[in-house]
Amino acid sequence: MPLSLLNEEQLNAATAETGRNIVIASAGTGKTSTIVGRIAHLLNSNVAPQEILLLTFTNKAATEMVERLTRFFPNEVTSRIEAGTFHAICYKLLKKHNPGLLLKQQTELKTLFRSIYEKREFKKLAYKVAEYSANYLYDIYSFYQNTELELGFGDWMRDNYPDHDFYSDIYEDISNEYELMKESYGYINFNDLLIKTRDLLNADLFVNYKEVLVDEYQDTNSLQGSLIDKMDPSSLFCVGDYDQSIFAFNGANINLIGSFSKKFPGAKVFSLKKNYRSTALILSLADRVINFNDRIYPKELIVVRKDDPVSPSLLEFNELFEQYSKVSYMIKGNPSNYEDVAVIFRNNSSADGIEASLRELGIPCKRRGGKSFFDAKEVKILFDMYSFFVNPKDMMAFIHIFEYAKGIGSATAKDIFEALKRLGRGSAYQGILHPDTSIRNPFEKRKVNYQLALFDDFVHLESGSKFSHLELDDKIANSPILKHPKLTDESVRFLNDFYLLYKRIVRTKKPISMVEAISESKIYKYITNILADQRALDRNKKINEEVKERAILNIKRKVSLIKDLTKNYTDNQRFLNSMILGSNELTKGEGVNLLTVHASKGLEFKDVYILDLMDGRFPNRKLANKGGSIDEERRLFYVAVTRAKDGLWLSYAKVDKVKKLRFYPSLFLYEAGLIKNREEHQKLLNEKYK
Ligand SMILES: Nc1ncnc2c1ncn2[C@@H]1O[C@H](COP(=O)(O)OP(=O)(O)OP(=O)(O)O)[C@@H](O)[C@H]1O
Repeated sequence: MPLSLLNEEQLNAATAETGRNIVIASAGTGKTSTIVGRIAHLLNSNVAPQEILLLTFTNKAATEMVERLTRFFPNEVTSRIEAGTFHAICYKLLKKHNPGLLLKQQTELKTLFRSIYEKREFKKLAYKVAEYSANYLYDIYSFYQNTELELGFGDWMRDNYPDHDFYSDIYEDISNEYELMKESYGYINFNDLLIKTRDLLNADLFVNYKEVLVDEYQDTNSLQGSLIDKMDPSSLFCVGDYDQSIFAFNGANINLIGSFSKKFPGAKVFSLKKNYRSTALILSLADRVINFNDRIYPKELIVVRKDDPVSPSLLEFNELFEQYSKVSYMIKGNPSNYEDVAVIFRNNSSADGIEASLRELGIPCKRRGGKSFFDAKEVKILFDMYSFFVNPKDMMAFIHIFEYAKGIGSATAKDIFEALKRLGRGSAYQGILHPDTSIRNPFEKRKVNYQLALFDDFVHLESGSKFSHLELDDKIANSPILKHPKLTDESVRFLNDFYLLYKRIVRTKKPISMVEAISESKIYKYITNILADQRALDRNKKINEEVKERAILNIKRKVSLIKDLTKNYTDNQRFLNSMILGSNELTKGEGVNLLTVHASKGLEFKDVYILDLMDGRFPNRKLANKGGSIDEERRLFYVAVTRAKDGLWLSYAKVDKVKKLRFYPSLFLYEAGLIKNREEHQKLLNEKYK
């Protein structure tokens, strides 16, 4: 039984009476085992598996916990436990109500937001303060959705960004139009999943969980917190460590864990103190640093390991790239398996340098939490095409694809999509394959509202016959869509190729055949050729053929990985959704683990190297001053350090020769006692993070 593996404090928590329970667990104290034990206890107490909801930070964590239970309970039982991230669970609930929903990544819908934003001509308003960019405004809007439960966006902007008061109505109007547009196309992003589930829970959705378990409770945001409130389970079991709360930029609200007992008087608070993971010297270093933060609950850490520890070491280098190179040599000489070694950094910008150095020495490595596989343009565009062919309502995917047609930006791509819908009497699918040629002008006239920065912008029709010299399929050659003035020979050829692929794919059903058809199509090759050209440009803006060949090979490798990923799927929609919900959890390759601190959460490694511990970089001063905090940066440091079991190396460099920058050691190296200079430490504390 999983319960018999627990120590006393873990067992006490796992067998707590139902009600409101919170487990405050220090790093490495066995949160996972405790949660698994708790579920076993519930099942043993005759709680039905479908009455248990386990909310985790990654889908992988949920799968692992349920898998551990399958060693002790039959599959029919464990498969009925509801387990996954907030997003995955909400998606499942929502889908039952509205099967037509189209799930999109948060960043994906940025393009839609941008296309609405770009219709506004802020410059014509000539206001003294420059407007926020579309991307920045979208990020602010996402943050607002995660954190604000009462105010409308305009009022919230007025409160939080008074300098931009002049634009508040426009910003709100953009967000309203964006919401309407999403609604009409059935799009939902990650934030909407939670908001819509909460709204449904308010109205007609009823869930009846006997116990909701929340892992990594410290990184729950207000919106997620309100969702749990709405579920109102008879029992709640939250597990977390406030010292590991590192997602404030995403709206994580550390007060949720801090105020649990206040919110639920009579709640039981358990604490897990025995650390099984790390050596005494690693833990005391972590402890020394985190003690500079205010303590929310009293916490104590007991070291279980009694083996002879190796002292964590400070690595000092003169130059940034010398650091990457020498650390790579150290890893080469380290007897541990590469899989057991992690290199952790605060900022993505560190990843390229260390990856290049490791590869130079022939050391295999894999990246997670950095620039994700799914962010690669060739992967994105493949999935955009896939999405569009499965859901022709998917305007966003269409816009992304047509942004590759020369001379077409997101606003024109949207015009074309909407025109295609008109030509197909409401269906873009019909509009492409069988356009209604009796419609002379399929393009929309735009509204004008000067106060909201919307100015006159009509489409003046041109004759489609100017493309008669191109070899086009009849359906395209006769389509009124060709009257759009922004179309050129090249973009019309693009449209034609798109049409040809679409015509072919209509008969395709399985994920693997979809990926094959797309990746072998003329249009995909055209797009990836553009990408390879961009990657192969040298300083003189000439294409280096050798680099281009490598870039094409890289693209082909990614395509074959996508083909591999289709293996377990027969249904297109299911495949697409699982790619979206689990996209940031995918790690490719093998070897040394290269991770941002955020991506290292919950993991453990035999040996850990933390790089670029320079003041400004880690702590990231820019982010700390811009909405973050030095306490959050310190928690990030604590998370990074406590990933290590046996060996820990903390490294910094003094200059960046290329960028001509001089660096100073991180504040945390002083706090860890690795650099002893009380005055310098005080200076860093006082001057830079007031
Ligand atoms: N009762 C126990 N006896 C022996 N080993 C244990 C026990 N509980 C946990 N462990 C081991 O301790 C290590 C840490 O456990 P786990 O990963 O669950 O910690 P955690 O609390 O989730 O850590 P973190 O919050 O730092 O990610 C694991 O290697 C686990 O196998």
